[in-house]
Amino acid sequence: MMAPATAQMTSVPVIIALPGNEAFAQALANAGAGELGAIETRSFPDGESYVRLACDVAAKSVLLVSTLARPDEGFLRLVFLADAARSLGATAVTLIAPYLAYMRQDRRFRSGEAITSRTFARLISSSFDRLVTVDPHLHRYPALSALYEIPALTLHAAPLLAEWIAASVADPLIIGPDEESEQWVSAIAAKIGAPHAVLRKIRHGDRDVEIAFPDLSSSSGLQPVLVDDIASSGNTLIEAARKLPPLGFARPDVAVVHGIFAGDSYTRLAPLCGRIVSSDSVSHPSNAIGLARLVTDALAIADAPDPELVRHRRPPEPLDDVERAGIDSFPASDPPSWTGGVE
Ligand SMILES: O=P(O)(O)OC[C@H]1O[C@@H](O)[C@H](O)[C@@H]1O
Repeated sequence: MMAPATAQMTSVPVIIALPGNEAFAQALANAGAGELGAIETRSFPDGESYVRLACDVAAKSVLLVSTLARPDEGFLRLVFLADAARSLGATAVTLIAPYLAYMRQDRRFRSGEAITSRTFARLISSSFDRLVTVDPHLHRYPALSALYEIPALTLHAAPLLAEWIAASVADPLIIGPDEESEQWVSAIAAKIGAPHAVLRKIRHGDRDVEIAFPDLSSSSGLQPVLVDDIASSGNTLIEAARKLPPLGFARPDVAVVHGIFAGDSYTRLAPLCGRIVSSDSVSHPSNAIGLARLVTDALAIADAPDPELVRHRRPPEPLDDVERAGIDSFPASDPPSWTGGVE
């Protein structure tokens, strides 16, 4: 059942964190997205999940907060909570998933494979009224609306990454490790007035990538900064990072949106790099770029009856250029709005 995108503006939203997402939920509450609500979760002796909403959600908008990194572990609890909130009278249940999982299997690479991006989107769409996420891996999909049947807000962290680079790195050379990253690195480079380069990646397997470099001799003396959307096995960044010193560059700094850093990837990458930073879409020691204010402000604007009015009516903490750019469709400048879904 679809709730209208703006139906929930009458009362203060209830923010509920799935286990492991408490810090992000608290940051959303601090930014003004709503009030924290409590839950109880545990496992029965047979391994099944128990969940309980320990807060009142009747006639309220519920924001369920869960990064979807390692989604298989927590998925059932997530949909159980969403279903409980709906059946207890929530006006709308919004999934705040700063990292959206299962975007990368977007076609059958070998016969018989499940296209998990589609299945996962159907499952999420059947449990939630709306979805908010940051930089979903839209490689072969033009937009989330091509996959998800519910209204979605797609936000972008690139302006925040650009801000970190501008403040932290002198004379940067922004480097994208593959063609997909061209969209972010060119926008970031343009924003901070730095040169950029895009490498070429050939993926041979889940953990097996080969990276080819263009001629970077005209950029010698600059500090390389590798920028990517996801660090998963870390091998894309590792392969790019280890080839830079032999070309005469310093060890690169790294800025990624989603620092999953599976297994020992971070410890293998760290010795090859200077600083490694990520957004807090996935909790990790490298988190240095908070996304909660971006999400909160985008929700406020997208849910407002007149986004233009709200945009000019926020005297206490006006958005600065960086936040504004991340909220707007990146790199275009339309105000954020719910896209997709069946109204
Ligand atoms: O190489 P790992 O870290 O496993 O995977 C992350 C890379 O794979 C791509 O889909 C992402 O855009 C990123 O470049």
